[in-house]
Amino acid sequence: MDALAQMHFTTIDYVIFALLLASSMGIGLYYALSGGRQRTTQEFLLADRSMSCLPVSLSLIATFQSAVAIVGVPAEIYTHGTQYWFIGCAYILGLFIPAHIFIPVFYRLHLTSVYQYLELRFSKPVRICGTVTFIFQTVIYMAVCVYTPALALNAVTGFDLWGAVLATGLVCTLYTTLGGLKAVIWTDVFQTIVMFAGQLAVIVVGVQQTGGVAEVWRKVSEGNRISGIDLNPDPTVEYTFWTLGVGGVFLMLSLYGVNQAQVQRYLSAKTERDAIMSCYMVFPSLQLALALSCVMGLVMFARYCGEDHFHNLGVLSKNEMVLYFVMDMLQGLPGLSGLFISCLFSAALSTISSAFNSLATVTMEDLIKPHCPSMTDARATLLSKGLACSYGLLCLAMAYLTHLMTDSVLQTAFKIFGMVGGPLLGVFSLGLFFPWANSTGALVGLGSGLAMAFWVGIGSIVTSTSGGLAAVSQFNCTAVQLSGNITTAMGTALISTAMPTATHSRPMGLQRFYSLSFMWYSALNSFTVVITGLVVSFLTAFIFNLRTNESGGGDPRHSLSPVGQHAVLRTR
Ligand SMILES: O=C(O)CCCC[C@@H]1SC[C@@H]2NC(=O)N[C@@H]21
Ligand code: NA
Repeated sequence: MDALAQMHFTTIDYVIFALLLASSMGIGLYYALSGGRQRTTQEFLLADRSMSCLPVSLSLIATFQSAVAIVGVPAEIYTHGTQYWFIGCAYILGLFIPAHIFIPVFYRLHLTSVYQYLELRFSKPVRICGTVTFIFQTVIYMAVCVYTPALALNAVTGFDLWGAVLATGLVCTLYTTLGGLKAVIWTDVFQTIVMFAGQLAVIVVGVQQTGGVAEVWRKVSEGNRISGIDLNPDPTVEYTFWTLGVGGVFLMLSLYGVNQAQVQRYLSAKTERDAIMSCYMVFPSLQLALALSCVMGLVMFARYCGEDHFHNLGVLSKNEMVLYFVMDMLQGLPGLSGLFISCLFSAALSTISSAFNSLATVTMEDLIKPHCPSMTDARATLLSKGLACSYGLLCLAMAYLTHLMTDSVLQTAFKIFGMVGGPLLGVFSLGLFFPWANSTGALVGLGSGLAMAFWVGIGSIVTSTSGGLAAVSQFNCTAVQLSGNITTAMGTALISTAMPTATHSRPMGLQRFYSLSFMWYSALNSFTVVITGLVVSFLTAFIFNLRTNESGGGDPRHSLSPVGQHAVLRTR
C-alpha cells in the first residue's frame, strides 16, 4: 500500500473541498434568514409548496445518487462489464408509473407525510408501521452513505477518515436544520452539478491518458467489457436484462413512487403539473448519471487492464480501486482531485440531507403531531428542527458503528432498498390498486413482506451466496496479461473473480432460494405483501360477512374509509 501513501492533496484540493462545505452551509443560512425564515412547518418541511420542476427534479436525482453509485457502479462495470447499464431500461416505467399513478393521488390529498395515505386508506396502525419501517430503512441507508466516501478516501489517500465523516455530517446537519427543505433542495441542485462535473473530469482525463477514445474502445471491446443483452432467465444470476430491466422497475417504484424523501419533493412543487414534470425531467438526468458512472468504469478498465499497475495493490477492495484510479488520473492536476473528492462528498451530502429532512418530517407528522393536537405550529417547527439535528447526530453515530462494509456497497444499498422498500411498495400498491383490501390485510401483508425480505436477505448473507455468483463474462484481459506474461496481484484477483475456483454446482431447494438475485427483492417482497394482504382481506371480510349476516350487517367494503376510497376512485 506504500505506493498509495504518496497520493496526498495539494492545498488547492483542500480549498475546493472546503468551498463545497462552505457553499452548502451558505445556502442553508440563506434559507434560514430569508423567506419565511423557516418559521412554519409548511416552509421547513415542504418549502411552502412553492418549488418549480427543475430544482425538484435535480433534487430527486441527488437523493438516491450517492457515493455508493459514484464508487460502486464503476467497480461493477470494471469487474463484470456493462450488463448493469441495462438498469436504464427500468427508468422508463420506473418514472412513468410514479408520475401518473402515485403523484396524482398523493398530491391531491395534500399530504405532508406519505404515510398519512395509509391511515386514510386503511387505519392508523398501518400508517405507524409504514412510518417505522421507513425510519428503519433510512437510518441504515444513511449510515452506508456517510461511511462509503470516507472509507474509500481514507484507504487510498490517507485523508483523515473520521475528520471527513465529522465535517460532512456536521455541515449537513447544520444546513438541513437551519434551512429546511428549501435548503436541502437547492444544495441538492448545487451538489448534483458538482457530482456530474467531478465524474466528467475523471472520464476526460482518463480517456486522454489512455490514448484517446478509439484506444479505450479497442481495449474495452477486446476485454469483452461491452456486455450484450443477457436474457438468462435464471433468477439467481445477479445482473441480467430481467433482474435489471424488470426487477429494477420495482426498485424504482419503491424509491420514486412511495419513498417519503421523493414524495416530499413532489409535494413541495407549486402545482401537480410541476410535480409530474419534475418526475419526467428525472429521466434524462438519471440516464446521464448512469452513463457517467458506467463510462468511468470502462475507462478504468481500459487504463489498467493488462498493466501491472495494481502490482502492490492486490488487497484493494473494489471501492478503493475506483478511488485509486481517480487519484492516479487526477494526481498531477491540482484542483481536479479536490473536485472529485467534492463530487464524492456532494453525492453523500445530498443523500443524507434528504434523509434527515424526511426522517424529521415523518417523525413529526406521523408519530408526534397525532399525540399533541394542541401543539402550536411554531413549536412544531422548532421540534422538527430538533429532530433533523438529532437524526444528523444519530447518522454520525451509525457511521462510527458501520463496519458492516461489504465489499460491494452497491449491493448493500440495493439489499436495503429491496428488503425494506419492497414491502412498503407492496402496502401502498395494496391500497391504491385493490379497493377491497382492508387494514387487517394491509397489516398482515406488510408483516409477511418484511418477514419474507429478512428470510431471503439474511439467508443470502448467512449462506454468503448473496445474489448468486454473477455470470461473469470471461474476458481476454487476463489473456492479454498472460500473453504479456505479467500476472499481477490484481490480475490474480481478477482471475479469481472471473473464474470461480470450485465448479459452482447449481444450488438446489432452499439454497437456490437464498441465492436469488437481490435485484428481485423489491418485486418478491411487494408481491408477498399484495398476495398475503388480499388473502387476509378476503378471509376477514368473509368472517365479517358471516357474523354480520347473522346480525344482518352491511358490505365489508365500508371498512374503506370514505376519504381513502374516494381518493382511489377519484384518480381512476
Ligand atoms: O447511489 C446510491 O446511493 C444507491 C444506488 C443506486 C440506487 C438506485 S439504482 C436506480 C436508481 N438510479 C440511481 O441513480 N439511484 C437509484
Ligand atoms: Na446524493
